[in-house]
Amino acid sequence: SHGWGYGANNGPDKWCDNFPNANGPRQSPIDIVPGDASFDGGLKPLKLKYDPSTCLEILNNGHSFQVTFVDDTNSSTLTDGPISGIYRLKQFHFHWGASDDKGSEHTVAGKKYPAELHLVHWNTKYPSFGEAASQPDGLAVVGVFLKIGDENAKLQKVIDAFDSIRAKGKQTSFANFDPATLLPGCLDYWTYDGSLTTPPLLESVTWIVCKEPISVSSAQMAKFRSLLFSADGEPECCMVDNYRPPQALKGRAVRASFK
Ligand SMILES: C[C@@H](CNC(=O)c1ccc(S(N)(=O)=O)cc1)Cn1ccc2ccccc21
Ligand SMILES: [Zn+2]
Repeated sequence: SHGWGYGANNGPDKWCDNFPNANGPRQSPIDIVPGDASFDGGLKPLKLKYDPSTCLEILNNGHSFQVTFVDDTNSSTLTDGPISGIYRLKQFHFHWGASDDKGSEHTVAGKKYPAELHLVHWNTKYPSFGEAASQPDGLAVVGVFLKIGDENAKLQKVIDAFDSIRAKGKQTSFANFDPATLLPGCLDYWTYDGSLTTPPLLESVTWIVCKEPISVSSAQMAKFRSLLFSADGEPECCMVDNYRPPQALKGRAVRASFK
């Protein structure tokens, strides 16, 4: 059976056939309307503490590429912000478009960015990522928009590994990368209760979306698009448009950490 994907026959509009969460009350992504977000003075600044030595490998999972981290200690964590307790970094990955005019999952008053970075963390009140992933307060994902501009030298270190993971199922070791180098200078954010943006669309994510984008050059975006959805030996299918469109807000509040 063909698994879920982003094509006409297995894409976001078809996910509800196999994943009933798709029509749930707290689905992600959403369109963030800054004028509708309410400033919450009780929201703390994000505290991100990342240890590059916990960086393990980079892999093409057929939906995106992801950089995974050793998460058996509190070396790389997210604390404060809208969350309570300690959340551990598990992986980061991206979503992007076939052209620079689309690609982000969250949008800002309808504006699409060419790509979006997701830093995925799990609540250490649960024994593991897998356990946390099905709990309403199990995960916290920090989203960062990418906008076309100067080449991003830090991102280039990730891009340089793409030749080793071009096809689905490929992975290679990836050490000493500091994900903090991918964060914008200003960590103002919007936050709301949501879900994974890919099947099984579990409604377990506290979303933390940074207002300020980071830069990526058009040439660097072209390198993202050279990755493949397909595995070795299959007809080549470029990894592009691996984003879910915005979902209904269904009465949820979006809070802002800034005025
Ligand atoms: C979470 C799934 C694997 N998916 C993810 O880890 C994941 C992480 C972040 C995002 S995003 N784009 O929202 O940042 C999307 C997916 C495993 N899994 C599959 C079934 C399942 C059931 C219980 C627990 C885990 C389970
Ligand atoms: Zn994602």
